[in-house]
Amino acid sequence: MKTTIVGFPRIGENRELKIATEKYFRGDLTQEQLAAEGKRLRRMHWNLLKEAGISLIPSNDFSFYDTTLDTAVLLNVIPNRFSALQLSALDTYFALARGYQGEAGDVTALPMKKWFNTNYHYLTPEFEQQTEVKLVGTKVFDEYLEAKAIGIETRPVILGPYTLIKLSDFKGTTVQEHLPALISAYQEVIAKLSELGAEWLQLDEPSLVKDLTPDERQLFMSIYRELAGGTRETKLLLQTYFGDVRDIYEDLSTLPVDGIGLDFVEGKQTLQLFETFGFPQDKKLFAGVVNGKNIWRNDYSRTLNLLAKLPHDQLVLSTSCSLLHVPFSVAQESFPAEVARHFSFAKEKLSELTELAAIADPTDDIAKSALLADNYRLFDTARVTANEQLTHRLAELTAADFQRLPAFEERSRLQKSALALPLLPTTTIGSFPQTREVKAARAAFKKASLSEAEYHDFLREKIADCVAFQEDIGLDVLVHGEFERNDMVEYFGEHLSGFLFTKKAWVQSYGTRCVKPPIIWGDISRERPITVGWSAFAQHLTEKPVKGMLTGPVTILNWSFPREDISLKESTLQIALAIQEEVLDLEAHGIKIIQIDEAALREKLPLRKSDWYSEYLDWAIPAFRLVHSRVAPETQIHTHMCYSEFADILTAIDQMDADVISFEASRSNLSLLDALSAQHFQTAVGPGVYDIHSPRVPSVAELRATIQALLEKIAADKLWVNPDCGLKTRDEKETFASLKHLAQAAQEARKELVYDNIE
Ligand SMILES: Nc1nc2c(c(=O)[nH]1)N[C@@H](CNc1ccc(C(=O)N[C@@H](CCC(=O)N[C@@H](CCC(=O)N[C@@H](CCC(=O)O)C(=O)O)C(=O)O)C(=O)O)cc1)CN2
Ligand code: MET
Ligand SMILES: [Zn+2]
Repeated sequence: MKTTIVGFPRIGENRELKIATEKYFRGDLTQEQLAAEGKRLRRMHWNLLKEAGISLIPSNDFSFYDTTLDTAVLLNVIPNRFSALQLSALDTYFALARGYQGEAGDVTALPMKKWFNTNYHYLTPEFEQQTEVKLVGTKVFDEYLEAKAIGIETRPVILGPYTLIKLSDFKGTTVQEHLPALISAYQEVIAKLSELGAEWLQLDEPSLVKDLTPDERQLFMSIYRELAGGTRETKLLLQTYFGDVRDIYEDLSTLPVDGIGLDFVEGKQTLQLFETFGFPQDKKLFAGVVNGKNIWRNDYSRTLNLLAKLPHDQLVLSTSCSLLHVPFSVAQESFPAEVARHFSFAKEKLSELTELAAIADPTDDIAKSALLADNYRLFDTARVTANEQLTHRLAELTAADFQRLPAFEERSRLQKSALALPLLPTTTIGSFPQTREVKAARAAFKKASLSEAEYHDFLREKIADCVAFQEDIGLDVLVHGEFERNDMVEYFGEHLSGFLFTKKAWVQSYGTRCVKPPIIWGDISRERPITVGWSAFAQHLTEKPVKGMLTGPVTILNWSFPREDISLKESTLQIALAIQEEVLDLEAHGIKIIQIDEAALREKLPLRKSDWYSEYLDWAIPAFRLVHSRVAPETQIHTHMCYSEFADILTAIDQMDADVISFEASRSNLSLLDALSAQHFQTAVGPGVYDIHSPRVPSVAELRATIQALLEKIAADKLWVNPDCGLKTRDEKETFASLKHLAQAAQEARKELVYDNIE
């Protein structure tokens, strides 16, 4: 039986690609050096797959930033304002990804959005009227040939046309206008690959797992009938993932493609669809049976049961999605053997595939029994014992534990007089730049070359500087800067019991940015205060309110590797109780404003609307409410969300019952704001006035204009002024400049509002 994977992580075993790319950004590496590093990594990864015995190896899953952007650039979907910069191809690419500010001009980056239900982010391609879609790039061909040159036949991967369309913005133009050229461009890719001798091309179409309207189905089918029809040497694999394709399954079997990739892990109905409608005999079934998202070992007996139902001769064993979403290898960690044996990262998943293929092969009995026995042992007894006391506490919760009193309006009045903030209060989202100095100090502390006392002194100094700077430029609600945190989720994981954390288990989140998600191993509890000392220290330095800064339970869950032996709901409520203790502790220590970040609230929102409430929001929103239900009316609760794709769940967001919410609005258009006013959204809002994911510094005039635009949509007494996310990824220089501009712009806007009122 053949084996393959949907894609492999590209960042490198030790984040080599991140390191090289960031060096290039700083001017410490040439284009040639960066290209060479990319080539070295690709080669290493292909060889790794080959040595692991994977029979069909993908290529072009490598990227210097994002594969959606790669496909857009391949097909010349590059807005004019970027081509007009006249930069090199590579720098145009990075300008699209990160914005550009320099001698050649000043352009903001393409909007960045969450990649389906993951913590990966893609760049939103933009079609304009004058976009001339055509095959202009060579990356997909170059990488195919590069692998071939070292004796490895690969299956190039690109994003398919339907998902490309679905994820793109069409500015002043329509899909229809570009469709014929788009289809020809894809055909040209296929023709070129046929010419080069490629056996397969993988077209990723994850958008097929969402709810499809009849029009969308028709669009998809018409594209693929045209694209895949006709003669070609290269076979087409239509690859889906992140769910099942229930709205289009039957139609897919009629398509002239050669293989279909289905997700049997997250696709709740995949098996049922297969059993009800069968599978076309003329196609290969790329069965996603090894979880590409979680890090637990595959349960072979379950997988084998599944495989027994599938057509043996047509099967290619695969992962449920790209391995981009899991870390490189368990071998880099130092867990005790009895813990490590439960985990499977990208590299180990390759062995799972080849082992499963061996076991499923009816001719190989010896291999079968040994491998199976080993695997069974992982699942035959409970991995951890439950915390009885916690189970009891959760069982005792009543409706009152999920309801903050008094209601919003009354709290809002009390808070106004208690906090006495000006109109358009200014604040930041929490973190300040994690400079090399900060990271180096923490690395030294972890290596024990810096003592705890020295590290803490260093952090207190950073906090003091940070508070002084904010006072200096006149911000209204201050933060301590989060210097003590490696990451907003990993940090809490490290300080709560029940979590395991890793040393090198990096996963790409966007571009060069990576995270090390903690692993939820057992029941969660808080043994001692986590953030209280840092927040209280910052507060004693200033008369202005300092926001306490916590990560909410849903986000902690979503950005960790969750357990599979209890429900997500159960784990989240455990975390919620722990964070509630921290909230009350902050309040007891004089913190008047507490921000509970739910940056990832939307992450595990089911991709199909019909499941939104029943499977997710019905427990996720209460989990957040549980965290803050017991604070005093005067304590102001803030929350924050990234990537403001929440116009469609506004009611649920309002039901979180926070007092203020900040969110990203600058990279995406302002349509969310229309929805806010239309919905009588009660929570006060701080739509980000500039994009922190880009190094560019917004001018005062630009910020004034943005605030003005916000005031058209939002009542002045409900509007906060802040950046769109934390500042940890930025350098100090650009951050200080941007924040100065922000404070000044808000002060000017405020004055104008007061004058307007007097007139
Ligand atoms: N979990 C999570 N998901 C998220 C976000 C987030 O903040 N957290 N934000 C949104 C956007 N995604 C993001 C993801 C990562 C980062 C980010 O800043 N990542 C950092 C790493 C942060 C970190 O874990 N830092 C550690 C380790 C730092 C490090 O690399 N240390 C060096 C040593 C450094 C030295 O000696 O100088 C090493 O370990 O080799 C620390 O500070 O302790 C990076 O990739 O550079 C930002 C946003 C959505 N998803
Ligand atoms: C990814 S959301 C970030 C929120 C966090 N408080 C920060 O400022 O970094
Ligand atoms: Zn954010």
